[in-house]
Amino acid sequence: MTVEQPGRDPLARRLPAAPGAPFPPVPRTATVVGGGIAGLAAAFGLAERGVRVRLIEPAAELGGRVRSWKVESESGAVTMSRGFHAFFRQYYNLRALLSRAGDPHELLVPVDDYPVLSSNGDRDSFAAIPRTPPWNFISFVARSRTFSLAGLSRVDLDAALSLLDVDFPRTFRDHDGVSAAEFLDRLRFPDRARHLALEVFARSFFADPREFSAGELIAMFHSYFLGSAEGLLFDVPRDDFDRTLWGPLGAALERLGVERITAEVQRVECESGDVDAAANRAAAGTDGEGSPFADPARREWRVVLDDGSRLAADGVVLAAGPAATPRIVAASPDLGDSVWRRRMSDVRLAPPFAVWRIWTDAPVEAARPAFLGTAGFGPLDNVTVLERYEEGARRWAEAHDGSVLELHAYALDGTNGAVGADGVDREALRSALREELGRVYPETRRLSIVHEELLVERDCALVGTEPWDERPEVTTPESTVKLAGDWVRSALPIALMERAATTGWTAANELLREWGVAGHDLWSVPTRARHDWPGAARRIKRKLRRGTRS
Ligand SMILES: Cc1cc2nc3c(=O)[nH]c(=O)nc-3n(C[C@H](O)[C@H](O)[C@H](O)COP(=O)(O)OP(=O)(O)OC[C@H]3O[C@@H](n4cnc5c(N)ncnc54)[C@H](O)[C@@H]3O)c2cc1C
Repeated sequence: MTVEQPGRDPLARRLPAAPGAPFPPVPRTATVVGGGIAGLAAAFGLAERGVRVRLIEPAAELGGRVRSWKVESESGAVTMSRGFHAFFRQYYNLRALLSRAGDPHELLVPVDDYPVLSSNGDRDSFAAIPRTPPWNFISFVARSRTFSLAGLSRVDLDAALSLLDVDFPRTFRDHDGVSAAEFLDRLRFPDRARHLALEVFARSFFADPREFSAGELIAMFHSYFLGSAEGLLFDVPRDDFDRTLWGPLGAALERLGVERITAEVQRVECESGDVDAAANRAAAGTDGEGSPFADPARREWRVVLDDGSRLAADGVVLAAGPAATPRIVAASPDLGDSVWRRRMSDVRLAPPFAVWRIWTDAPVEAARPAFLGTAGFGPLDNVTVLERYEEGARRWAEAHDGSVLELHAYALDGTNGAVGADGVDREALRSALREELGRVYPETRRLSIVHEELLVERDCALVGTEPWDERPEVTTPESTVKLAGDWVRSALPIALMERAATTGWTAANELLREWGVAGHDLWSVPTRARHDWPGAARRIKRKLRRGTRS
């Protein structure tokens, strides 16, 4: 990674790589388990430093929860994906990964606005808001109908201060045991503002605010609003995820000599010496005696695949997501100690979510934005009009004079009528989403669906209120086994795709450090408040007290 500033924020923080040799002094091999963002970052981080890498992923496409794939429709092949994703400009380490596929400015296109609509008619917009704090927040509050002066005067200053006066990771620890909902109650934000601006944030983490960590909510508020000058707008891939991002990244990995194996990892075993060299050479496609996979004297890990084959490696990165990684650890008694194994078994999943993509026989109105966040519309959390930015969808929409729409519903937990005792009722969910879409975009009531793809999954982590220090982190009790993923703790105010990328690079860096090899620089939004908020709050409080006395 470069040492040049990665975005426009001069206060973005560089986290310099540990120094070391440019390449391993003795050949090293690593197995990366999982081909999502975290696994890809780890694979690049290791392979670019001369480590022999195997990447194991069961799906045909890379990208994990940001994967896309072809499906057959009545009108030919179309693309389905795991759902719309916003690539924010402060996702520095994710963008460093994407740069391995090409210039991120060419791979991604900006989305000009990201309106949020509430069922009571409130509508907020992030276009035309300055990007530099605190003007971004002041301008948002001044423009937003959800923040009235009367409402603002009721805000609890002490709680508001903890939203502003941050210092990560201390701020995460300070909010151990507090949920986002409790924090919002303390804050006494005007109801409408609370609903629109902050609950929408919590739901984007697939969680009910009552279950979701206050520290994470504060980190996001800092990272998008008050802590970063990159702004609140985001970019999206120019075409489907596979064609734009993961296909080219897969090709770049291949050029680096990374071996991709389509398989599911069952468990990891630890053994010294006695390597099944023949199996490893066969899997690696190398027969030569010089293969780094064939050194029988080295203490090694063996990664066991679903077909029973066992692949040896000096280091392992477990990046199989929050559902599969704890399962792999549970099946691998050689790994870790009892405290760590208990923490791994405590990893929780958020409730199921749905992505419903529909192809319609007529277009939505031309003024409909690419992406609309919604609040108070039953299970519906957002609506995307894909032909606004995705090449393939644009071609389909033009050819069929229709639209390609995507509807998301998060935290399907029984409160929205779409979940029965035995899980998500897909028919009820479809009809609720269709109904709500009609309320949001009335013209869709007249449209017919010519093709649809509904995906209901439960594979996102729930970052709950448990102590921050007890969440699994990149390092494990095993010096050469690392974790990576969006569910893995980071001291930085980051989440989701950026946490996946950052922990992936970090896992690579940690293995490289073990082997005396230089790591990769990382970047973060500032980890502390940009302004003297405590001083400002003290001054405001003094004024308010004087005002009450007079
Ligand atoms: C609907 C939706 C919308 C989202 N929107 C956004 C957004 O707008 N912005 C944002 O930043 N984030 C968003 N996210 C979150 C984002 O998708 C994740 O943070 C990110 O993709 C996590 O990457 P990961 O590599 O940690 O995990 P994953 O992507 O889950 O990768 C894990 C990989 O491991 C593989 N695997 C599983 N089991 C095994 C096994 N036994 N052996 C080998 N491999 C295995 C899986 O197939 C998968 O490819 C969204 C998520 C969803 C579901």
